Amino acid sequence: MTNAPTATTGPTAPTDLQGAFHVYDTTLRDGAQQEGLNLSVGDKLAIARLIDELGVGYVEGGWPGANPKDTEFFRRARTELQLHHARLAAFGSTRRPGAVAADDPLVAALRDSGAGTVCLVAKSHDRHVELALRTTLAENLAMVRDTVAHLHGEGLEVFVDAEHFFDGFRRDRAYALEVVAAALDAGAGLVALCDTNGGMLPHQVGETVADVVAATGGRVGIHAHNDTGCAVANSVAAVQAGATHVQGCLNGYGERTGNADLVAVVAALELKLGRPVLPAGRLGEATRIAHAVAEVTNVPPASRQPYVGTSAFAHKAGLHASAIKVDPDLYQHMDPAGVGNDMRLLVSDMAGRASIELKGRELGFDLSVDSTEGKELVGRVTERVKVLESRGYTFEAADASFELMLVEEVAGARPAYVDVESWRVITESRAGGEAVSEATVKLHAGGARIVVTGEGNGPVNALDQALRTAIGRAYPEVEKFRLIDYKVRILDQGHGTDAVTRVLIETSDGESSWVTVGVGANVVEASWEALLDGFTFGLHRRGVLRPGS
Ligand SMILES: CC(=O)SCCNC(=O)CCNC(=O)[C@H](O)C(C)(C)COP(=O)(O)OP(=O)(O)OC[C@H]1O[C@@H](n2cnc3c(N)ncnc32)[C@H](O)[C@@H]1OP(=O)(O)O
Ligand SMILES: CC(=O)C(=O)O
Repeated sequence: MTNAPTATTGPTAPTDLQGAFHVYDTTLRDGAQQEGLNLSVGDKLAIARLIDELGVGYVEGGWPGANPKDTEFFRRARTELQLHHARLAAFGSTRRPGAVAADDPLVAALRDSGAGTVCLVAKSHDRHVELALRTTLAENLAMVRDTVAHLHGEGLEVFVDAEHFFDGFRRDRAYALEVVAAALDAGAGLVALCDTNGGMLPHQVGETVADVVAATGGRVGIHAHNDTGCAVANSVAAVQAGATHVQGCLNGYGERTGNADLVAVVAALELKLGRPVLPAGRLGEATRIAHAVAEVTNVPPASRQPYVGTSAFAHKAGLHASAIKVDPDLYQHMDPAGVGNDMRLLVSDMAGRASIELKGRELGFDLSVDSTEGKELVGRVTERVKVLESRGYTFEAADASFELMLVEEVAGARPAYVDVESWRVITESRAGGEAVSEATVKLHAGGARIVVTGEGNGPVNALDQALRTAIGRAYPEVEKFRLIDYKVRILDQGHGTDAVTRVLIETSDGESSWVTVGVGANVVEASWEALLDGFTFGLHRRGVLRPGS
């Protein structure tokens, strides 16, 4: 059965960009080989749509026939996947030794997948042929020819992933080149040279790619793993040496240490080498798409990920901030907007006055140091941050606590919606039962004295319940607030249970979230401080006024 590309699996004719250069995404195949990453069919469809938004030429959906999930993905893709930029590719291997491609069930699964493009993994390393395939070098070449020719004859676009190419090339250059030539002669549109074990360095990749291009005259691609931390550099070196097809994964997912991070490769090509490889404007969506894909995979995005990480353009050191105040380019390799990211200023004990001034501006405060008053204010905040950080507070992770402090310094008083009279928590465990905590909060708000008791599965949960109910009597807005993350860190490594603890609490109102910090020798006390600030900041941000103020 012949399956020409359908309207649901990408454009029927390659765009100019696809013809001249391919960006080929393998997140759904090699990316899914990452430890801990487990995608449902629905996840795969959602990720395919997101990657298509980036404007890549190809989305490799998986290996039909290898497992029911991937087979199902290709079945559903026929009707449920409308790709606007990319073609859908199916991955699989050459036929088994001694078989006939047309009769091989795994080849049939590729043929019948509905994808217009097939990417075949083929051995190109003599030892792998002999030890892993347990066949002869000649039979491996026949497997490549037969499988490519069969699928090409069925009207499919065929690519070949030459597995272990770089290692094989170093051992037996002639045989590795024979495999490439066999694939191209049989009708493969290109051969992607794979650094399967990820052990290569950029100069080795560059030299090999240039040699293969010169020796075969054929179209060559690159598939690089990151075991030396060089996958992106290796991919770029390959392109500079003549590769016109680059494979990689969103967020650098992949087997072991991962694949080349596709966004970093594309950014290097477009922004550093001036070579457009995606449709215009698409790279500016990269941060949003990379983060959205991470939401689906449920793998927390790495904050230090180049280009798209939340820390990629975050500045902490005072010296950096003082130069950035004059011109952001002084401490940034590019404008973050080019990849849809933002510059961020972090406030910490490494901050100088410029950091505070810029952070204040980011939060909407005019902290101009032109006047004596402004200079004094910024100096005061800088000093206070340093003193509090030396006691264990951290403001780079707790913007909301920093903003409350800033309001206090600017307006002369910290926002406060309630007057706390007292709070207490007890935790009780009865024989045979689970420990339960009970908190009592007494406070004054809206002209009334409010006393509330709350129960929870732990002291912080009980305090949260009691405080929420008590504040809620005067300010119904807090009904929407939810504690969504709670982190405790012991600060004095040398101490035991009497160590100073730092608590970070993230609160959400369903639309956005904010983080507050508390510090104390008592973990419940530190939690109380962060909890109360969480409610206070939420009300302050919503513009709620304290009655009578
Ligand atoms: C470098 C890469 O990452 S390539 C992608 C690798 N991805 C995967 O392996 C995930 C999907 N794989 C699978 O689900 C299974 O391995 C299957 C369905 C493909 C095969 O399963 P099985 O038939 O049980 O074989 P098994 O996994 O034990 O071994 C792989 C077989 O493929 C053969 N093989 C390996 N590479 C190739 C190739 N390029 N061409 C043909 N056969 C190959 C091996 O020699 C071995 O054959 P054998 O069964 O005669 O020993
Ligand atoms: C094909 C592939 O994923 C590799 O060789 O790494």
